[in-house]
Amino acid sequence: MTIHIGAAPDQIAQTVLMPGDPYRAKWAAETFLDNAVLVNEVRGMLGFTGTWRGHRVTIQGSGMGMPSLSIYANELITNYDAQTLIRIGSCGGMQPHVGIRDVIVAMTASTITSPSSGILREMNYAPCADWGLLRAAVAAAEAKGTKTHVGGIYSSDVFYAERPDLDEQMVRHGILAVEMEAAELYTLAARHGRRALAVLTVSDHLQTGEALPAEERERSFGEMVEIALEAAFS
Ligand SMILES: Nc1nc2c(nc(Br)n2[C@@H]2O[C@H](CO)[C@@H](O)[C@H]2O)c(=O)[nH]1
Repeated sequence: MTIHIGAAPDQIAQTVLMPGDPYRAKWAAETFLDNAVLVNEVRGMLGFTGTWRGHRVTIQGSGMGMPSLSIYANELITNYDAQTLIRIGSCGGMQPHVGIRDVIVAMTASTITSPSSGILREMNYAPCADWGLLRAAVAAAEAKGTKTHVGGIYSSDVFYAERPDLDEQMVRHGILAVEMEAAELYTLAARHGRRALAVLTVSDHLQTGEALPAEERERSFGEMVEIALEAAFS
């Protein structure tokens, strides 16, 4: 076990899905995994391990924000040897052609700062997804007929942002959506030679003010979990 994950060394699979919300980890494990076992509940950040089509999978909450994700991703990589880490989550749409319920497969994730800024310092590092995972996720989404966008997202440090000027530049430069975790996941995976991807459902829209009704979030989230699982084992 580690400081933040109570699982025994053999209880975490090499493939880990990371929703921000621990209760989504519970729902996804109960819905998609066979023989799902609770392997972590330290600080309530639930983690489950089971099998999907015979493949071992762990679904571990990351919490909100890159500092929280950084703790779990570092320990999953360093202490449990996770090889494939896929963020499954929701995001805020930022382009007129991106609608709520759409799925976004994040090719890159821009930030102002991240937990890795202290290492990268003046370097404007470009966090990017694993190509094989990205390609497989897009193929899986297209096979399902899910409306999908592939491109850059923005990983923010704040939910209640007050930078309309920045939003304007992000929209101008084609940023598809905003969330708060992917950039650090991609950076850590690159640092440790692992595979990472973020597959996101657009649950709210910064321009239109639309938001996915609570009862619809679960179904949309399900498609995303299936896409992530198919990509992980393609
Ligand atoms: N910063 C930000 N985060 C968002 C937004 N919509 C969603 Br869903 N999120 C994600 O949802 C959580 C905040 O509610 C964070 O973990 C983000 O990844 C948004 O409009 N802005």
